[in-house]
Amino acid sequence: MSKSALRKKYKALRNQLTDQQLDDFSIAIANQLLKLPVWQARYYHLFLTIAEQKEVDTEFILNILSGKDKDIILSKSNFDDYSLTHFLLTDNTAIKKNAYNIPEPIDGIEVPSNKIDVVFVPLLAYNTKGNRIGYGKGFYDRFLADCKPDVIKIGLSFFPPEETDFTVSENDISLDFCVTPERVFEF
Ligand SMILES: Nc1nc2c(c(=O)[nH]1)N(C=O)[C@@H](CNc1ccc(C(=O)N[C@@H](CCC(=O)O)C(=O)O)cc1)CN2
Ligand SMILES: Nc1ncnc2c1ncn2[C@@H]1O[C@H](COP(=O)(O)OP(=O)(O)OP(=O)(O)O)[C@@H](O)[C@H]1O
Repeated sequence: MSKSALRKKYKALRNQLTDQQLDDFSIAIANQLLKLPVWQARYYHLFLTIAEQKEVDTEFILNILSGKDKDIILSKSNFDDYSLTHFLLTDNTAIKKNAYNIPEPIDGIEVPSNKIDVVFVPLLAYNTKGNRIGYGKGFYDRFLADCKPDVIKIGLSFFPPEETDFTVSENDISLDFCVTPERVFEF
């Protein structure tokens, strides 16, 4: 199936979820995450949820990370060059929704990509090899290419992997894990 057909398919699947399901499944994903062998690190990069797109609600993960006293990194998107600038989340971090409804830090203490140990990756679809499809601007492909080679990439999805083939571009950086409400996939 083409990437654009898969984007449509998974947007439609997400759109069918009720608020209750979004909540329950997001909590289940956060609980599954606790089973992963990734809790010794210091710097964890998280995306904040675009509620309007019915993305996984990462608030539960945020609570786990702060409960474990981890350093949490958030990004601000630059739509001129599809790059991300990373900031440490502190008590003083002001969060504002951008034009795409993404809650983002306005500014703060900048953190370089090569410091980050674990990245939670947003996605629309992924396959059984850990290749992913996002909204199609390549933000995460560029960001992950800039991270250290052993950075741990964890996709979050309400759905199991897509079984039909899709073309994987040469820039695609595959996931190490994908976590769904039901289980953890390791690639
Ligand atoms: N929560 C979250 N933050 C993230 C991402 C993400 O997927 N989720 N991104 C991952 O790369 C980057 C932002 N990527 C984006 C790329 C395109 C559009 C966009 O074109 N939005 C259109 C239409 C959306 C649609 O396809 O339905 C719009 O809002 O009008 C938005 C965000 C960085 N931050
Ligand atoms: N490392 C990179 N350097 C330069 N351009 C890149 C890089 N990675 C991806 N791109 C470009 O970004 C565009 C979108 O890539 P792709 O279709 O793989 O996005 P996606 O994985 O669906 O989206 P996203 O990463 O935003 O969630 C493509 O035109 C691709 O050439």
